[in-house]
Amino acid sequence: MAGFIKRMYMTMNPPKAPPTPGVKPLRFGILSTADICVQALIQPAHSLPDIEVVAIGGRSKEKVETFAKKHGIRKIHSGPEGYQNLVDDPDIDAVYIPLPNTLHYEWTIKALLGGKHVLVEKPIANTPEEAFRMHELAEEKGLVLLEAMHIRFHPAIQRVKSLVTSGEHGPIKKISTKLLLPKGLNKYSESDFDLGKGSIMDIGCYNLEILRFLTSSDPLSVDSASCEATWPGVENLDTLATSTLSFPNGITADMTCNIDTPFTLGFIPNFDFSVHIECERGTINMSNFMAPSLFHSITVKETGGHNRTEKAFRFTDGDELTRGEEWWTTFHYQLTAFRDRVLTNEPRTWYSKEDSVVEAAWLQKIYSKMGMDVRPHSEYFLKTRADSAEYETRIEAFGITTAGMG
Ligand SMILES: NC(=O)C1=CN([C@@H]2O[C@H](COP(=O)(O)OP(=O)(O)OC[C@H]3O[C@@H](n4cnc5c(N)ncnc54)[C@H](OP(=O)(O)O)[C@@H]3O)[C@@H](O)[C@H]2O)C=CC1
Ligand SMILES: O=C1OC[C@@H](O)[C@H](O)[C@H]1O
Repeated sequence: MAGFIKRMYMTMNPPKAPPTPGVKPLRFGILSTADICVQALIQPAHSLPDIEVVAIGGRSKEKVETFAKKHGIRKIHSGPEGYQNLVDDPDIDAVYIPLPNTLHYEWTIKALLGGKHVLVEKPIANTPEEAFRMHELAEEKGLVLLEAMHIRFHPAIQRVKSLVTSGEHGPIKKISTKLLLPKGLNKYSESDFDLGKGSIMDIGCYNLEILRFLTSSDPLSVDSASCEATWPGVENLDTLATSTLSFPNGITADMTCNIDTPFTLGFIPNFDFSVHIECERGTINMSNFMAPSLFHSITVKETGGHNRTEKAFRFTDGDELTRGEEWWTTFHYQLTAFRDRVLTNEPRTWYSKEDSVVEAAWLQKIYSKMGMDVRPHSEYFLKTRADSAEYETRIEAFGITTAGMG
Protein backbone atom coordinates (compact mmCIF):
# COMPACT_ATOMS: atom_id res chain seq x y z
CA MET A 1 0.00 0.00 0.00
CA ALA A 2 2.82 2.43 0.90
CA GLY A 3 4.44 1.67 -2.48
CA PHE A 4 1.17 2.38 -4.29
CA ILE A 5 0.74 5.75 -2.53
CA LYS A 6 4.36 6.72 -3.17
CA ARG A 7 4.17 5.83 -6.86
CA MET A 8 0.88 7.69 -7.25
CA TYR A 9 2.30 10.78 -5.48
CA MET A 10 5.46 10.77 -7.62
CA THR A 11 3.46 10.41 -10.84
CA MET A 12 1.36 13.43 -9.96
CA ASN A 13 4.28 15.47 -8.58
CA PRO A 14 7.18 14.45 -10.78
CA PRO A 15 10.58 15.97 -10.02
CA LYS A 16 12.09 18.20 -12.71
CA ALA A 17 14.78 16.39 -14.65
CA PRO A 18 18.05 18.26 -15.21
CA PRO A 19 19.08 18.54 -18.88
CA THR A 20 21.87 16.34 -20.19
CA PRO A 21 24.89 18.58 -20.89
CA GLY A 22 25.47 18.99 -24.63
CA VAL A 23 22.10 17.51 -25.66
CA LYS A 24 19.63 19.76 -27.52
CA PRO A 25 16.21 19.01 -26.00
CA LEU A 26 13.34 17.70 -28.07
CA ARG A 27 10.78 20.52 -28.11
CA PHE A 28 7.13 19.41 -28.22
CA GLY A 29 3.99 21.21 -29.28
CA ILE A 30 0.56 19.86 -28.31
CA LEU A 31 -2.37 19.88 -30.68
CA SER A 32 -5.47 20.59 -28.58
CA THR A 33 -6.34 20.84 -24.92
CA ALA A 34 -7.50 17.18 -24.65
CA ASP A 35 -7.51 15.88 -21.07
CA ILE A 36 -5.07 13.07 -21.86
CA CYS A 37 -2.30 15.63 -22.63
CA VAL A 38 -1.46 15.88 -18.96
CA GLN A 39 -0.93 12.18 -18.24
CA ALA A 40 0.51 11.25 -21.62
CA LEU A 41 2.87 14.14 -22.23
CA ILE A 42 3.05 17.01 -19.75
CA GLN A 43 3.74 15.01 -16.57
CA PRO A 44 6.25 12.59 -18.10
CA ALA A 45 8.01 15.35 -20.07
CA HIS A 46 8.57 17.30 -16.85
CA SER A 47 10.57 14.49 -15.30
CA LEU A 48 12.40 13.18 -18.34
CA PRO A 49 15.64 14.82 -19.42
CA ASP A 50 15.88 16.43 -22.82
CA ILE A 51 12.14 16.87 -23.50
CA GLU A 52 10.34 20.20 -23.24
CA VAL A 53 6.71 21.10 -23.92
CA VAL A 54 6.99 24.58 -25.41
CA ALA A 55 3.78 25.27 -27.37
CA ILE A 56 0.10 24.39 -27.63
CA GLY A 57 -2.49 24.92 -30.37
CA GLY A 58 -6.25 24.81 -29.91
CA ARG A 59 -9.46 26.16 -31.30
CA SER A 60 -10.58 28.35 -28.42
CA LYS A 61 -8.27 31.20 -27.31
CA GLU A 62 -9.67 31.18 -23.81
CA LYS A 63 -9.31 27.40 -23.37
CA VAL A 64 -5.76 27.39 -24.75
CA GLU A 65 -4.67 30.31 -22.58
CA THR A 66 -6.08 28.73 -19.44
CA PHE A 67 -4.46 25.39 -20.26
CA ALA A 68 -1.08 26.97 -21.13
CA LYS A 69 -1.05 29.03 -17.94
CA LYS A 70 -1.92 26.04 -15.77
CA HIS A 71 0.83 23.89 -17.27
CA GLY A 72 3.53 26.50 -17.81
CA ILE A 73 3.49 26.30 -21.63
CA ARG A 74 5.00 29.49 -22.98
CA LYS A 75 3.73 29.69 -26.57
CA ILE A 76 0.13 29.45 -27.75
CA HIS A 77 -1.63 29.25 -31.11
CA SER A 78 -5.42 29.55 -31.14
CA GLY A 79 -8.41 30.21 -33.34
CA PRO A 80 -9.24 28.70 -36.73
CA GLU A 81 -5.53 28.62 -37.70
CA GLY A 82 -4.36 27.45 -34.27
CA TYR A 83 -3.61 23.85 -35.28
CA GLN A 84 -1.94 24.84 -38.58
CA ASN A 85 0.20 27.50 -36.91
CA LEU A 86 1.32 24.97 -34.32
CA VAL A 87 2.43 22.38 -36.86
CA ASP A 88 4.28 25.12 -38.79
CA ASP A 89 5.93 26.58 -35.68
CA PRO A 90 9.74 26.60 -36.18
CA ASP A 91 10.27 26.55 -32.41
CA ILE A 92 9.10 22.95 -32.08
CA ASP A 93 10.57 19.64 -33.23
CA ALA A 94 7.69 17.26 -32.46
CA VAL A 95 3.90 17.34 -32.19
CA TYR A 96 1.70 15.30 -29.86
CA ILE A 97 -1.74 14.71 -31.42
CA PRO A 98 -4.53 13.73 -28.99
CA LEU A 99 -7.41 14.68 -31.29
CA PRO A 100 -10.50 12.53 -31.94
CA ASN A 101 -9.49 9.52 -34.06
CA THR A 102 -10.95 10.70 -37.37
CA LEU A 103 -8.71 13.80 -37.23
CA HIS A 104 -5.45 11.90 -36.63
CA TYR A 105 -4.75 11.42 -40.34
CA GLU A 106 -5.13 15.06 -41.38
CA TRP A 107 -3.09 16.52 -38.56
CA THR A 108 -0.36 13.89 -38.65
CA ILE A 109 0.09 14.51 -42.38
CA LYS A 110 0.12 18.29 -41.84
CA ALA A 111 2.60 18.01 -38.95
CA LEU A 112 4.91 15.80 -41.05
CA LEU A 113 4.63 18.29 -43.93
CA GLY A 114 5.61 20.95 -41.38
CA GLY A 115 8.79 18.93 -40.73
CA LYS A 116 7.79 17.68 -37.27
CA HIS A 117 8.16 14.28 -35.64
CA VAL A 118 4.75 13.00 -34.48
CA LEU A 119 3.42 11.13 -31.47
CA VAL A 120 -0.23 10.44 -32.31
CA GLU A 121 -2.85 8.93 -30.03
CA LYS A 122 -4.20 5.41 -30.53
CA PRO A 123 -5.75 4.16 -32.69
CA ILE A 124 -3.54 5.88 -35.24
CA ALA A 125 -6.35 6.13 -37.81
CA ASN A 126 -9.75 4.71 -38.66
CA THR A 127 -8.39 2.67 -41.58
CA PRO A 128 -5.19 0.74 -42.36
CA GLU A 129 -4.79 2.67 -45.58
CA GLU A 130 -4.56 5.93 -43.67
CA ALA A 131 -2.13 4.42 -41.13
CA PHE A 132 0.02 3.20 -44.01
CA ARG A 133 0.17 6.57 -45.75
CA MET A 134 0.99 8.40 -42.53
CA HIS A 135 3.97 6.11 -42.04
CA GLU A 136 5.03 6.28 -45.67
CA LEU A 137 5.16 10.07 -45.46
CA ALA A 138 7.13 9.93 -42.21
CA GLU A 139 9.64 7.62 -43.90
CA GLU A 140 9.88 9.84 -46.98
CA LYS A 141 10.56 12.86 -44.75
CA GLY A 142 12.97 11.02 -42.43
CA LEU A 143 10.76 11.86 -39.43
CA VAL A 144 9.67 9.74 -36.48
CA LEU A 145 6.00 8.72 -36.25
CA LEU A 146 4.74 6.71 -33.29
CA GLU A 147 1.21 5.57 -32.46
CA ALA A 148 0.81 6.05 -28.71
CA MET A 149 0.18 2.39 -27.86
CA HIS A 150 1.67 3.12 -24.46
CA ILE A 151 1.02 -0.24 -22.74
CA ARG A 152 3.73 -1.99 -24.76
CA PHE A 153 6.49 0.19 -23.31
CA HIS A 154 6.12 -0.72 -19.62
CA PRO A 155 8.56 -3.25 -18.06
CA ALA A 156 5.67 -5.36 -16.66
CA ILE A 157 4.18 -6.27 -20.04
CA GLN A 158 7.70 -6.71 -21.40
CA ARG A 159 8.31 -9.17 -18.54
CA VAL A 160 5.17 -11.12 -19.44
CA LYS A 161 6.38 -11.27 -23.02
CA SER A 162 9.76 -12.61 -21.95
CA LEU A 163 8.06 -15.26 -19.77
CA VAL A 164 6.08 -16.35 -22.82
CA THR A 165 8.97 -16.32 -25.26
CA SER A 166 11.36 -18.08 -22.86
CA GLY A 167 9.46 -21.25 -23.73
CA GLU A 168 9.67 -22.38 -20.09
CA HIS A 169 5.95 -23.15 -20.02
CA GLY A 170 5.67 -24.41 -23.59
CA PRO A 171 3.81 -22.76 -26.44
CA ILE A 172 0.68 -20.66 -25.93
CA LYS A 173 -2.56 -22.57 -26.45
CA LYS A 174 -5.12 -19.95 -25.49
CA ILE A 175 -5.05 -16.28 -24.56
CA SER A 176 -7.87 -14.13 -23.13
CA THR A 177 -7.90 -10.44 -22.41
CA LYS A 178 -10.43 -8.13 -20.76
CA LEU A 179 -10.61 -4.39 -20.55
CA LEU A 180 -13.60 -3.30 -18.51
CA LEU A 181 -14.17 0.30 -17.49
CA PRO A 182 -17.01 1.32 -15.17
CA LYS A 183 -19.97 3.35 -16.34
CA GLY A 184 -19.49 7.08 -16.29
CA LEU A 185 -15.83 7.42 -17.40
CA ASN A 186 -16.58 7.62 -21.10
CA LYS A 187 -19.57 9.32 -22.69
CA TYR A 188 -20.71 8.98 -26.27
CA SER A 189 -22.77 11.37 -28.34
CA GLU A 190 -24.24 10.97 -31.79
CA SER A 191 -21.33 12.62 -33.63
CA ASP A 192 -18.85 10.18 -32.07
CA PHE A 193 -19.25 7.54 -34.78
CA ASP A 194 -17.99 10.07 -37.33
CA LEU A 195 -15.18 11.02 -34.94
CA GLY A 196 -14.02 7.39 -34.86
CA LYS A 197 -15.15 6.32 -31.39
CA GLY A 198 -16.64 3.08 -30.05
CA SER A 199 -15.43 0.59 -27.45
CA ILE A 200 -13.35 -1.34 -29.98
CA MET A 201 -11.64 1.85 -31.19
CA ASP A 202 -11.19 3.39 -27.73
CA ILE A 203 -10.10 0.39 -25.68
CA GLY A 204 -10.47 -2.81 -27.74
CA CYS A 205 -7.36 -1.63 -29.59
CA TYR A 206 -5.40 -2.39 -26.40
CA ASN A 207 -6.88 -5.90 -26.19
CA LEU A 208 -5.86 -6.57 -29.76
CA GLU A 209 -2.40 -5.14 -29.12
CA ILE A 210 -1.97 -7.45 -26.09
CA LEU A 211 -2.96 -10.47 -28.20
CA ARG A 212 -0.66 -9.55 -31.09
CA PHE A 213 2.25 -8.54 -28.85
CA LEU A 214 2.19 -11.59 -26.60
CA THR A 215 1.67 -14.11 -29.40
CA SER A 216 4.28 -12.31 -31.57
CA SER A 217 1.89 -12.73 -34.47
CA ASP A 218 -1.15 -11.34 -36.25
CA PRO A 219 -4.60 -12.94 -36.23
CA LEU A 220 -5.56 -15.39 -38.95
CA SER A 221 -9.30 -14.83 -38.57
CA VAL A 222 -12.00 -13.22 -36.48
CA ASP A 223 -14.17 -16.24 -35.70
CA SER A 224 -16.97 -14.50 -33.82
CA ALA A 225 -17.75 -10.99 -32.67
CA SER A 226 -20.73 -9.38 -31.04
CA CYS A 227 -21.48 -6.11 -29.36
CA GLU A 228 -23.98 -4.10 -27.41
CA ALA A 229 -24.57 -0.48 -28.24
CA THR A 230 -26.30 0.68 -25.10
CA TRP A 231 -25.56 4.39 -25.14
CA PRO A 232 -28.89 6.23 -24.77
CA GLY A 233 -29.98 7.85 -28.02
CA VAL A 234 -26.94 6.61 -29.97
CA GLU A 235 -27.33 3.50 -32.08
CA ASN A 236 -24.12 2.70 -33.87
CA LEU A 237 -21.53 3.05 -31.13
CA ASP A 238 -20.47 -0.19 -29.46
CA THR A 239 -20.16 0.03 -25.68
CA LEU A 240 -19.48 -3.68 -24.96
CA ALA A 241 -17.74 -5.87 -27.53
CA THR A 242 -16.54 -9.47 -27.42
CA SER A 243 -14.63 -11.33 -30.05
CA THR A 244 -12.85 -14.64 -30.60
CA LEU A 245 -9.87 -14.87 -32.93
CA SER A 246 -7.51 -17.52 -34.25
CA PHE A 247 -3.77 -16.96 -34.33
CA PRO A 248 -1.03 -19.05 -35.98
CA ASN A 249 0.13 -22.31 -34.35
CA GLY A 250 -3.36 -23.23 -33.20
CA ILE A 251 -3.64 -20.40 -30.66
CA THR A 252 -7.21 -19.39 -29.83
CA ALA A 253 -7.88 -15.97 -28.39
CA ASP A 254 -10.72 -13.94 -27.00
CA MET A 255 -11.11 -10.31 -26.07
CA THR A 256 -13.80 -8.37 -24.22
CA CYS A 257 -13.98 -4.63 -23.80
CA ASN A 258 -16.65 -2.55 -22.13
CA ILE A 259 -16.70 1.21 -21.54
CA ASP A 260 -20.03 0.96 -19.71
CA THR A 261 -19.62 -1.82 -17.13
CA PRO A 262 -22.39 -1.77 -14.50
CA PHE A 263 -21.39 -1.26 -10.87
CA THR A 264 -21.37 -4.37 -8.67
CA LEU A 265 -24.16 -4.14 -6.06
CA GLY A 266 -25.01 -0.80 -7.64
CA PHE A 267 -22.04 1.08 -6.12
CA ILE A 268 -18.72 -0.77 -6.62
CA PRO A 269 -17.01 0.37 -9.85
CA ASN A 270 -15.69 -2.45 -12.01
CA PHE A 271 -12.22 -2.23 -13.52
CA ASP A 272 -10.53 -5.20 -15.15
CA PHE A 273 -7.44 -4.84 -17.37
CA SER A 274 -6.14 -8.38 -17.46
CA VAL A 275 -4.62 -11.02 -19.66
CA HIS A 276 -4.68 -14.76 -19.03
CA ILE A 277 -2.34 -16.99 -21.02
CA GLU A 278 -2.64 -20.77 -21.09
CA CYS A 279 0.56 -22.43 -22.22
CA GLU A 280 1.18 -26.15 -22.73
CA ARG A 281 2.76 -26.54 -19.26
CA GLY A 282 1.36 -23.68 -17.20
CA THR A 283 -0.46 -20.38 -17.06
CA ILE A 284 0.60 -16.75 -16.86
CA ASN A 285 -1.78 -14.02 -15.66
CA MET A 286 -1.23 -10.30 -15.58
CA SER A 287 -3.52 -7.82 -13.89
CA ASN A 288 -3.69 -4.12 -14.75
CA PHE A 289 -1.75 -3.92 -18.00
CA MET A 290 -3.28 -0.43 -18.54
CA ALA A 291 -1.79 1.35 -15.54
CA PRO A 292 0.81 -1.08 -14.13
CA SER A 293 2.78 1.68 -12.40
CA LEU A 294 -0.03 1.97 -9.84
CA PHE A 295 -0.16 -1.77 -9.12
CA HIS A 296 -0.05 -5.00 -11.06
CA SER A 297 0.75 -8.62 -10.59
CA ILE A 298 2.20 -11.27 -12.85
CA THR A 299 1.27 -14.74 -11.62
CA VAL A 300 2.96 -17.78 -13.09
CA LYS A 301 1.73 -21.31 -12.40
CA GLU A 302 3.38 -24.44 -13.68
CA THR A 303 0.95 -27.29 -14.29
CA GLY A 304 0.77 -29.22 -10.99
CA GLY A 305 3.14 -26.73 -9.39
CA HIS A 306 3.03 -23.64 -7.19
CA ASN A 307 2.00 -20.08 -8.00
CA ARG A 308 4.77 -17.51 -8.19
CA THR A 309 3.97 -13.80 -8.31
CA GLU A 310 6.23 -11.16 -9.78
CA LYS A 311 6.15 -7.41 -10.33
CA ALA A 312 8.20 -5.32 -12.73
CA PHE A 313 8.11 -1.54 -12.26
CA ARG A 314 11.57 -0.87 -13.72
CA PHE A 315 13.83 -2.55 -16.20
CA THR A 316 16.69 -4.32 -14.51
CA ASP A 317 19.19 -3.74 -17.29
CA GLY A 318 20.27 -0.86 -19.48
CA ASP A 319 21.49 2.59 -18.51
CA GLU A 320 19.99 4.92 -15.91
CA LEU A 321 18.18 6.93 -18.58
CA THR A 322 16.12 4.02 -19.87
CA ARG A 323 15.85 1.73 -16.86
CA GLY A 324 13.09 3.91 -15.41
CA GLU A 325 11.77 4.58 -11.94
CA GLU A 326 9.25 2.55 -9.93
CA TRP A 327 6.65 5.31 -10.42
CA TRP A 328 7.13 5.78 -14.16
CA THR A 329 3.87 5.24 -16.01
CA THR A 330 3.47 3.55 -19.38
CA PHE A 331 3.58 7.10 -20.78
CA HIS A 332 7.02 7.81 -19.29
CA TYR A 333 8.45 4.68 -20.90
CA GLN A 334 6.73 5.53 -24.19
CA LEU A 335 8.04 9.09 -24.22
CA THR A 336 11.53 7.86 -23.39
CA ALA A 337 11.37 5.58 -26.43
CA PHE A 338 10.10 8.41 -28.64
CA ARG A 339 12.90 10.72 -27.46
CA ASP A 340 15.50 8.02 -27.98
CA ARG A 341 14.18 7.24 -31.46
CA VAL A 342 14.55 10.92 -32.43
CA LEU A 343 17.81 11.67 -30.66
CA THR A 344 19.76 8.43 -31.04
CA ASN A 345 17.56 6.15 -33.17
CA GLU A 346 17.88 3.51 -30.45
CA PRO A 347 14.63 3.15 -28.51
CA ARG A 348 14.39 0.19 -26.20
CA THR A 349 10.90 -0.74 -27.44
CA TRP A 350 8.99 0.35 -30.51
CA TYR A 351 5.54 0.11 -32.06
CA SER A 352 6.22 -0.09 -35.76
CA LYS A 353 4.55 0.92 -38.99
CA GLU A 354 3.54 -2.70 -39.46
CA ASP A 355 1.99 -2.80 -35.98
CA SER A 356 -0.10 0.29 -36.72
CA VAL A 357 -1.26 -0.81 -40.17
CA VAL A 358 -2.07 -4.40 -39.22
CA GLU A 359 -3.82 -3.36 -36.00
CA ALA A 360 -6.03 -0.88 -37.90
CA ALA A 361 -6.92 -3.58 -40.43
CA TRP A 362 -7.97 -6.07 -37.74
CA LEU A 363 -9.98 -3.50 -35.80
CA GLN A 364 -11.99 -3.05 -38.99
CA LYS A 365 -12.36 -6.81 -39.42
CA ILE A 366 -13.75 -7.09 -35.88
CA TYR A 367 -16.32 -4.39 -36.64
CA SER A 368 -17.30 -6.12 -39.88
CA LYS A 369 -17.73 -9.46 -38.07
CA MET A 370 -19.92 -7.70 -35.48
CA GLY A 371 -22.08 -6.41 -38.32
CA MET A 372 -21.27 -2.82 -37.41
CA ASP A 373 -20.02 -0.18 -39.87
CA VAL A 374 -16.29 0.55 -39.85
CA ARG A 375 -15.40 4.09 -38.84
CA PRO A 376 -15.26 6.55 -41.74
CA HIS A 377 -12.21 7.70 -43.64
CA SER A 378 -10.85 11.11 -42.82
CA GLU A 379 -12.33 13.73 -45.16
CA TYR A 380 -8.83 15.05 -45.72
CA PHE A 381 -7.75 11.58 -46.83
CA LEU A 382 -10.62 11.42 -49.33
CA LYS A 383 -9.75 14.87 -50.69
CA THR A 384 -6.03 14.22 -51.07
CA ARG A 385 -5.89 10.61 -52.24
CA ALA A 386 -4.88 11.28 -55.86
CA ASP A 387 -1.76 9.18 -55.42
CA SER A 388 -3.69 6.18 -54.10
CA ALA A 389 -2.75 3.65 -56.80
CA GLU A 390 0.91 3.86 -55.83
CA TYR A 391 0.13 3.37 -52.13
CA GLU A 392 -2.35 0.59 -52.76
CA THR A 393 0.34 -1.46 -54.47
CA ARG A 394 2.77 -0.93 -51.61
CA ILE A 395 0.26 -1.69 -48.84
CA GLU A 396 -0.28 -5.17 -50.33
CA ALA A 397 3.09 -6.09 -48.83
CA PHE A 398 1.24 -6.10 -45.49
CA GLY A 399 -1.25 -8.66 -46.74
CA ILE A 400 -3.97 -6.00 -46.69
CA THR A 401 -6.35 -5.54 -49.59
CA THR A 402 -7.60 -2.00 -49.92
CA ALA A 403 -10.39 -2.86 -52.34
CA GLY A 404 -13.65 -1.56 -50.96
CA MET A 405 -11.98 0.54 -48.29
CA GLY A 406 -13.35 3.77 -49.68
N1 LIG B 1 -3.94 6.86 -23.80
C1 LIG B 1 -5.02 7.08 -23.11
O1 LIG B 1 -5.14 6.66 -21.97
C2 LIG B 1 -6.11 7.89 -23.73
C3 LIG B 1 -6.09 8.15 -25.06
N2 LIG B 1 -7.07 8.88 -25.65
C4 LIG B 1 -6.99 9.13 -27.10
O2 LIG B 1 -6.88 10.54 -27.28
C5 LIG B 1 -7.62 10.96 -28.40
C6 LIG B 1 -8.63 12.02 -27.97
O3 LIG B 1 -9.64 11.40 -27.21
P1 LIG B 1 -10.67 12.25 -26.36
O4 LIG B 1 -9.89 12.97 -25.33
O5 LIG B 1 -11.78 11.38 -25.96
O6 LIG B 1 -11.20 13.24 -27.45
P2 LIG B 1 -12.05 14.51 -27.29
O7 LIG B 1 -13.32 14.30 -28.00
O8 LIG B 1 -12.11 14.94 -25.88
O9 LIG B 1 -11.18 15.58 -28.11
C7 LIG B 1 -9.89 15.98 -27.74
C8 LIG B 1 -9.66 17.41 -28.21
O10 LIG B 1 -9.72 17.48 -29.62
C9 LIG B 1 -10.07 18.82 -30.00
N3 LIG B 1 -11.04 18.72 -31.10
C10 LIG B 1 -10.82 19.10 -32.37
N4 LIG B 1 -11.88 18.87 -33.16
C11 LIG B 1 -12.82 18.31 -32.38
C12 LIG B 1 -14.14 17.87 -32.62
N5 LIG B 1 -14.69 17.91 -33.82
N6 LIG B 1 -14.80 17.38 -31.57
C13 LIG B 1 -14.24 17.28 -30.35
N7 LIG B 1 -12.97 17.71 -30.08
C14 LIG B 1 -12.27 18.22 -31.08
C15 LIG B 1 -10.56 19.53 -28.75
O11 LIG B 1 -9.54 20.41 -28.30
P3 LIG B 1 -9.47 22.00 -28.56
O12 LIG B 1 -10.86 22.51 -28.32
O13 LIG B 1 -8.48 22.44 -27.57
O14 LIG B 1 -9.02 22.24 -29.96
C16 LIG B 1 -10.70 18.39 -27.74
O15 LIG B 1 -10.44 18.78 -26.43
C17 LIG B 1 -8.24 9.70 -29.00
O16 LIG B 1 -7.42 9.24 -30.03
C18 LIG B 1 -8.25 8.71 -27.84
O17 LIG B 1 -8.18 7.37 -28.28
C19 LIG B 1 -8.07 9.43 -24.90
C20 LIG B 1 -8.16 9.19 -23.56
C21 LIG B 1 -7.20 8.37 -22.86
O1 LIG C 1 -7.10 5.06 -24.08
C1 LIG C 1 -8.08 5.16 -23.37
O2 LIG C 1 -8.02 4.73 -22.11
C2 LIG C 1 -8.92 5.15 -21.12
C3 LIG C 1 -10.32 5.33 -21.68
O3 LIG C 1 -11.15 5.91 -20.71
C4 LIG C 1 -10.29 6.16 -22.95
O4 LIG C 1 -11.58 6.19 -23.54
C5 LIG C 1 -9.38 5.56 -23.95
O5 LIG C 1 -9.28 6.39 -25.08
